Amino acid sequence: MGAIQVDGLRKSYGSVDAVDGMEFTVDRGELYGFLGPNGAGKTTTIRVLTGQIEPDAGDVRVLETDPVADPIETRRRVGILPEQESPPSFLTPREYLEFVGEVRDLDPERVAEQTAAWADRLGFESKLDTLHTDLSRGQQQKVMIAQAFVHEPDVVFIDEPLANLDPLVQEQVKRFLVSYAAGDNAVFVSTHNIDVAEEICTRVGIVADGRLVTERSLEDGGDDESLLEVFLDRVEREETRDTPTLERLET
Ligand SMILES: Nc1ncnc2c1ncn2[C@@H]1O[C@H](COP(=O)(O)OP(=O)(O)OP(=O)(O)O)[C@@H](O)[C@H]1O
Repeated sequence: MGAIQVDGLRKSYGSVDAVDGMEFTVDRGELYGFLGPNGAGKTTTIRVLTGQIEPDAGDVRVLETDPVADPIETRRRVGILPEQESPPSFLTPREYLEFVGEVRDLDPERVAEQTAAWADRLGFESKLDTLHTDLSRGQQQKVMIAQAFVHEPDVVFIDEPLANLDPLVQEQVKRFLVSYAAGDNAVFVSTHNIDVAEEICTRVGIVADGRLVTERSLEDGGDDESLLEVFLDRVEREETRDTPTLERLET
């Protein structure tokens, strides 16, 4: 059974069909890239999978839990790095990671070890006791990455993992994500960055208009067509599918 399973998922906001029949499976050991244009339904899908919102229809499983029936258990078992979210302005990185550890019922010693390891890995040791409000966007992003992994989850959902990071830290985070997935975990990355997806993902799913329009394995070097070409072709085809063009209207 896959680490993440999505079958016939639908979610509308009023008249907007944000997710409209989404289907895919992600196994342990995969670094899965979720690629799609703005408004394709990526964040909505992640929010359902992490028990933050209820879908209108469909069946979803994450580590064999049902995020709709048991959102608390799902959230306990996964790591989540939401899109454009900042750590609390009134806490320091050390206090915030301690807080996350308490919420996740972790041994304080383990949290202290993880805090030190992440501060060292991403280079924010000197900022561990500085209020987040006094950190740069990139430094805050590093803390958000650390909170997603502090409990060493088997499945991690990450929205735009490299946003605001300098090139050196981007390389470190990319290497870490690759090694984390290879350690029998599933890493699910939503991104617009096709080059990064091509570089680090084992497989990508391309989303347009609330559906998965194609999937591609990137192991064994992929095939001749670049991921960008596949992306542009499939997204364009999907976007023109329901739009009557002048030519089609005339025929
Ligand atoms: N809370 C909401 N209320 C109403 N409409 C929403 C809400 N959240 C998302 N939508 C709409 O649902 C659609 C899908 O949005 P979603 O955020 O899932 O896309 P996305 O693929 O994550 O986009 P992006 O790449 O821009 O972050 C969009 O048309 C968006 O405007």
